[in-house]
Amino acid sequence: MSSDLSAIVLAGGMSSRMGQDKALIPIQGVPLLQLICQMAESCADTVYVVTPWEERYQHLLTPKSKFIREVTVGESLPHGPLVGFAQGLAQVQTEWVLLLACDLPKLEVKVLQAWAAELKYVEEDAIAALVCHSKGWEPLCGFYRHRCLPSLMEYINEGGRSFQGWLKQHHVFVLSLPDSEMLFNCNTPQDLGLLQ
Ligand SMILES: Nc1nc2c(ncn2[C@@H]2O[C@H](COP(=O)(O)OP(=O)(O)OP(=O)(O)O)[C@@H](O)[C@H]2O)c(=O)[nH]1
Ligand SMILES: [Mg+2]
Repeated sequence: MSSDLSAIVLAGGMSSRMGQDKALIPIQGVPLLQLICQMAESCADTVYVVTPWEERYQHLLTPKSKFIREVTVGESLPHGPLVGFAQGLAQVQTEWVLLLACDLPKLEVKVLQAWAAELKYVEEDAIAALVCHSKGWEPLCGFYRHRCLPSLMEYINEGGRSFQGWLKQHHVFVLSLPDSEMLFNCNTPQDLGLLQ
C-alpha cells in the first residue's frame, strides 16, 4: 500500500439509463458503491466518494472512505464526471489518485494493485496512467497525478467537459488490461441482467 496514492470514487451520476441509482444496486448482496470503495481501499489509504448526495450513501461508507461533497448549481443537477473529479482532486494531497466510477462491478483488486505498483515507473511528464481502447482512453478506471489539477481547471474554465478532449493535450502512460471484462460498465437494466 502506498501513502502516495489515494482514491476518488465518483457517485454523482443521474443513472438515467438504469432508471434507478446504480450506486445502490446490490451485487451479490453488496451495494455497488460499497463494493467499489472496498476495492479502492485495497490500493489506497484514503478513499474519497465525490457526490452531492452524502445522506443517500452514508450507510455505505467503508472504514477508510469519506465524502467530498460536490457543489452543484441551479436545480442541483450534476456537472458531469470531469467536474466531479476536479472537485475531488482539489481536496486530495497525495501525488497519485486512483479514479473509479461506481458502476464497474467486475473490477479486480489484483489488477488495480499491479497497476499501482507500476506508478513508480511512469514518466515524469505523464499526467495520468490509463487503459487505452479503440475509442480512446478509459478515464474512469485509472490513475492521475495530482499536479494535473491546474491544467484540468483551465480546461473546465474554458468550457471543456470531456475527459478525452482534456487528455488529448497531455502525455498519458498506457496501462495494460489483462482482461477487458474487468471494465464491464453497468449502465442499463440489460447490463445488470448480464451480471445475474
Ligand atoms: N460526482 C459525480 N459523479 C458523476 C457525475 N456524472 C457522472 N458521475 C459518475 O461517473 C460515473 C460514470 O457515469 P455514467 O455511467 O457515464 O453516467 P451516469 O450519470 O451515472 O448515468 P446516465 O444518466 O445513465 O448517463 C459514475 O460513477 C457516475 O456516478 C457528476 O456530475 N458528479
Ligand atoms: Mg457508466
